[in-house]
Amino acid sequence: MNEISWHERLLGGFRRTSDRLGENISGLFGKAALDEATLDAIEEALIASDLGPATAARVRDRLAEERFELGLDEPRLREIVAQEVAKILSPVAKPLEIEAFPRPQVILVIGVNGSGKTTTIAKLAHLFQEQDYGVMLVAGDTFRAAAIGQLKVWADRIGVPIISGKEGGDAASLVFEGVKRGTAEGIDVLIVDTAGRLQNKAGLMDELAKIRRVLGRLNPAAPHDVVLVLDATTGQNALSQIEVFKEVAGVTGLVMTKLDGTARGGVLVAAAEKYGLPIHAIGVGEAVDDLRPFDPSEVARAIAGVERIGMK
Ligand SMILES: Nc1nc2c(ncn2[C@@H]2O[C@H](COP(=O)(O)OP(=O)(O)OP(=O)(O)O)[C@@H](O)[C@H]2O)c(=O)[nH]1
Repeated sequence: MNEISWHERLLGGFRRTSDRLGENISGLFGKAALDEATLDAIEEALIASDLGPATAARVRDRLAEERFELGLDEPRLREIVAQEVAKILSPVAKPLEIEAFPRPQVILVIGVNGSGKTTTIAKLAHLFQEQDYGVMLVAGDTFRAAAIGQLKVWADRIGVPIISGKEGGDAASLVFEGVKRGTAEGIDVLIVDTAGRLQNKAGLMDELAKIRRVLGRLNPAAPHDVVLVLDATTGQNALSQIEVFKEVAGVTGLVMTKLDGTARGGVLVAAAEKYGLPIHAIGVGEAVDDLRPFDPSEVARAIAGVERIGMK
């Protein structure tokens, strides 16, 4: 890979969280033993570092158990934070598997404008192509001509077929056509772009309900996945998006994008802790191969800043 490596971008994505952790825990070391007051201070420092109350409580419990009568140092504390964050992230790390029978597996992709939805669809398509699956796209975000055009450009670029219609057209009938053609052509995965607008909840619900109804006639198990794309740069706002989309759209999993362009990636831990939804992948750039499987221990170490100790 050219310029910056994937791993460095990942570290960058979690830099602010690990920086804040450093600021909050400095000054807590060098005590002979861990008394209650120090444990309280560490727990508060972790909450203030964006890691969420459950992670903070887990770390506190671990420290209380192990006692550290000889005192605790920063590298050891960061290591424990990494271990406890990994325990929260591990159960939600689940790549999207193509296992639907009959084929195709239908993946609806939702997310607010600008979240990186279109790019993520292209990246997912590319990932599946690399695994030798036959992929087809459906340009179901028919609200804007630009959205249709952009998805077509991606489809051309990566060489996958796409079903599209006119602006303002009926998304459900495109999805119907996609499943029929996909079935006839032996396609494994149908990835459907949708108009994931939150401004009009009722409209979105109606549209998704219609897509579900139409799909159900062809295959009652479809859609197999409803993937919400979240922009990491929005920080805590991503949590409220999960809340709403979960209720409105029956989200089955998440992809978090733009981790390269922000330092607010700690929200991943809060999302995992609060909602327990599978995290399928993370986006770290605009190129088609910038979507990576979500590796919980690598992410946990980046958040805790384990590798940065001694680099200051
Ligand atoms: N740095 C970075 N940029 C990304 C990433 N994913 C998407 N983008 C960029 O974010 C912008 C919005 O991405 P789109 O995929 O167009 O987002 P969308 O949600 O489909 O947005 P609309 O087309 O406005 O509905 C584009 O400029 C993308 O190149 C990522 O992981 N990292």
